[in-house]
Amino acid sequence: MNAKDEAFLKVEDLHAGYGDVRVLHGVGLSVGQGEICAILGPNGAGKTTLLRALCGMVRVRGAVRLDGVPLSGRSPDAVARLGVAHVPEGRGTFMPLTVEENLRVGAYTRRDRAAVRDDLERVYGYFPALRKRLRQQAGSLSGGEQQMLAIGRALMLRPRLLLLDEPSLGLAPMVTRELFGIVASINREERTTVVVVEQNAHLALDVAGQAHVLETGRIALSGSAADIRADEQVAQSYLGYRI
Ligand SMILES: Nc1ncnc2c1ncn2[C@@H]1O[C@H](COP(=O)(O)OP(=O)(O)OP(=O)(O)O)[C@@H](O)[C@H]1O
Repeated sequence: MNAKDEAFLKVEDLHAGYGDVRVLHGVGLSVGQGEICAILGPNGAGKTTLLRALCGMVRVRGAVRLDGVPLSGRSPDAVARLGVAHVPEGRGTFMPLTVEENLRVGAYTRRDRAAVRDDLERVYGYFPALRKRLRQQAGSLSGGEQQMLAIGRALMLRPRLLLLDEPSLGLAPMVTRELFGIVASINREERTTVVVVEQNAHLALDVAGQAHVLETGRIALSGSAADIRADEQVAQSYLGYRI
């Protein structure tokens, strides 16, 4: 808890959508500093919209606070400058740029050049595959390497909150498992708070401390990852197979 005795990320009565399409209907959740929080739910439930709402990409009604500081109503750039890095579904890497150029784009808010160089090393430490390809165009990377690059680029912001949207999308099971292992080490070593939206509920619950199930824009169930895993409805709907 911070000085205001409030969770690190606090979301209250959050409503969001696209024009007349209302997607989130009064979402509330709290995430402690250094925690990994998984968001599960069926297609179209609003998981991606929730992450977009947290990082200022869609207009919201309600409150989002990070360490007591309001995020709601700020631009994506202002939210990024407060330490929120978003890795969107589909990764959003710049295909014609090299790996290292993509990583440097992630540090666009920063002036401390020497520290940026140190952070490149830090990212290559987590993702040795990227170091081997630092001068290669992002468009020529495998899907798994592109996802690593997207997460690496987010790390270049030195985020306090990392938002990951479907990191496993389109990846082979082995690559996905490796990726989640790296996310867990980033969280452990840097105490970065993580909110991860993930279809692969087994993997997400393996690394998360707490989880929420989002259904038709509302939180249907919240609890520790162990409680959510033990829930019969969750088991039937989301835990069909393990990779
Ligand atoms: N740009 C947009 N304009 C209008 N409606 C949108 C837009 N993006 C998403 N939606 C709608 O908002 C609803 C929630 O979509 P969202 O992508 O947030 O769900 P999701 O839970 O992430 O689903 P998925 O698992 O399929 O990615 C869906 O009905 C979707 O059609």
